[in-house]
Amino acid sequence: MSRHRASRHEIRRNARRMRRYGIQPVAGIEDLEFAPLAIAGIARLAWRYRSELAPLTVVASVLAGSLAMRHWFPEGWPTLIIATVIAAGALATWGRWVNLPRPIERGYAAVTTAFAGTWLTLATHFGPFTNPLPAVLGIGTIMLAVPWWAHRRRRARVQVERTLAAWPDIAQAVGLAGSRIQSAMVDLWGYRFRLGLGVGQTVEDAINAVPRLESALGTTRGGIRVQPVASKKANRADVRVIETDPHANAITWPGPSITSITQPAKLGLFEDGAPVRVPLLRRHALFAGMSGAGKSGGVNVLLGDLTACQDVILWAVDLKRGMELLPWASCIGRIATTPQEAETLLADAVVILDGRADDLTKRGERVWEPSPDRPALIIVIDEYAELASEAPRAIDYADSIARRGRAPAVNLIAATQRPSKDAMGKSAVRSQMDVRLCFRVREARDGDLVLGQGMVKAGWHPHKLDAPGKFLISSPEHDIPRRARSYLLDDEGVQATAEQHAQYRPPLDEVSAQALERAAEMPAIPAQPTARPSPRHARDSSTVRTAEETLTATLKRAPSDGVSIGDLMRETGMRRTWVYQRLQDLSRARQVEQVSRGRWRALPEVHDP
Ligand SMILES: Nc1ncnc2c1ncn2[C@@H]1O[C@H](COP(=O)(O)OP(=O)(O)OP(=O)(O)O)[C@@H](O)[C@H]1O
Repeated sequence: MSRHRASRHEIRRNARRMRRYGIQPVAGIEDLEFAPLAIAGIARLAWRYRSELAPLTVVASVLAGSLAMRHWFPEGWPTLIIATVIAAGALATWGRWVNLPRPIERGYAAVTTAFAGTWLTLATHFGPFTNPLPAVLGIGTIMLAVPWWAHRRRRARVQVERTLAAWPDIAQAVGLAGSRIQSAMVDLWGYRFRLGLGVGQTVEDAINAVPRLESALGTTRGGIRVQPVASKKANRADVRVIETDPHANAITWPGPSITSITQPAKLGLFEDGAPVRVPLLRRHALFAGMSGAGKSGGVNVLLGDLTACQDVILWAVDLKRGMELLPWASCIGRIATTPQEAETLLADAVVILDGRADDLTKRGERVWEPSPDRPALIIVIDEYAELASEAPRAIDYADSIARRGRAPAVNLIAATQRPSKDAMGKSAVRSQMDVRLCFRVREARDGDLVLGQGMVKAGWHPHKLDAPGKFLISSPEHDIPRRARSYLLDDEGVQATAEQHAQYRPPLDEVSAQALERAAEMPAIPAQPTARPSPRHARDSSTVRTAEETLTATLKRAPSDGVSIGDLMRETGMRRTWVYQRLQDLSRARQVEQVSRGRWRALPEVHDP
């Protein structure tokens, strides 16, 4: 075609066409002819929609391949079919290595490869236009293209690529000019990206831009969340685009997420699809919520993770006659289902706690580092309120564990419907809970009972949670109210997981076992019902006052190397835990001091309590 200078009319027409194809006019454009421009426009569109066009690209490649094979290597079909089988098998088996994490995606890749490879083989042997091969290719392409076009993760990936490409314009339009996308990731619920903010922009600016961003990115209202980044850098923000509500349906438990208590357990998903991870090492946890809110479900998920840890021993108290926790029996070292058993179990846990504390002092260490040889001891108490009403003495031990159990890694996981003072027995247990999961509660004020005074006012509204398994979590790393939903681990899942994890359970460590043995050998102090009342029942009685006075007097009389815990127990007629608690209280009040391991005396300024 001979070149000629474009007329004014042609230039205007070309400019109109260019606009239709979304091409920006550039300097000197008048000198270009329309044909190359149209080709450039089509190429640009083809590139932009390359993901959607991928099935057609594959068909064209297979067709071209079959023509080439038929022409040059018509006898090559056995090699083709062998390669097809190997490729399809490899994708089905090891597809996760090429970013196909879900079985359904691996299955799709394998079926598509098998179809294309088989068609190529037949076309090489018989010729691509031999009937019925063209029809088979056409029908197969449509059937395999539909899932491709519908696939959510593919669409999200394309969306991310387009967002990345168009970000400078989007940023300008939403008032975040100068910001850059630093990294992006597609997941099951949508995609997220990290935004490097422009000079002088703040995370609050990004949060205020959310409605404009939702419009610019074409999401639903409420489909975008902006959060500060974990490293607290002021010029970064994490943007989450939610395409599928993770909370719309129950979320099946994906299997254990940890192998050691030193790793954070994964309990469910936040509304934005981010996992709820919470470290439990040397922490006590409370699961609270009204009946049917999903506490036991939450505890099951936690047990699914904890039973996968070889550095955790689990004990359990379930006064609902073991209804909730017995399915885990094969993974639980000891389980108490009556008030009496609960009392003994918790008393033994205190003995272990003391034994470990002594061992740490001996070793000059501050905390118990869990390992399969020295596992953490975690005591799960379902329906803590029942314990308070049926085994009040057990509450004293639980109280002691709550206060002193962190360093020696003896911890409590308590579940209760309403952690009022009455239901929780002594308030120390409630106040000592480091991690609190609040499922739905009946009234707003119950939210304060579970999460702490003033939390409802601060925006924590567990009474508004609208489905079982939804919860708010408060812990050192989760200090803003974000709705989460726990995974669902059904009865069959519990049974299968318990069977699978039973083989990994560690034995009780030597230090703890010896502490229990020593305690069993200790001569029982003769029963003195009036002198050894349950501290709970007779806290204000004259008996306890007498015991407290005796304790203080004995400590005052103590020689310079102090008196032993055994002496104090004998003198006061009270239990080890009571004596320990009083000593802790007096020590905090700077009235007594520990002279050496297990020996105490009064400080000079001591006065009667
Ligand atoms: N994460 C979840 N996702 C979906 N459904 C759930 C979830 N957790 C619990 N459920 C549903 O809610 C029902 C009640 O849950 P669960 O027994 O855990 O409640 P609860 O708070 O322990 O009640 P209760 O105090 O009466 O024992 C379950 O049978 C289950 O069907």
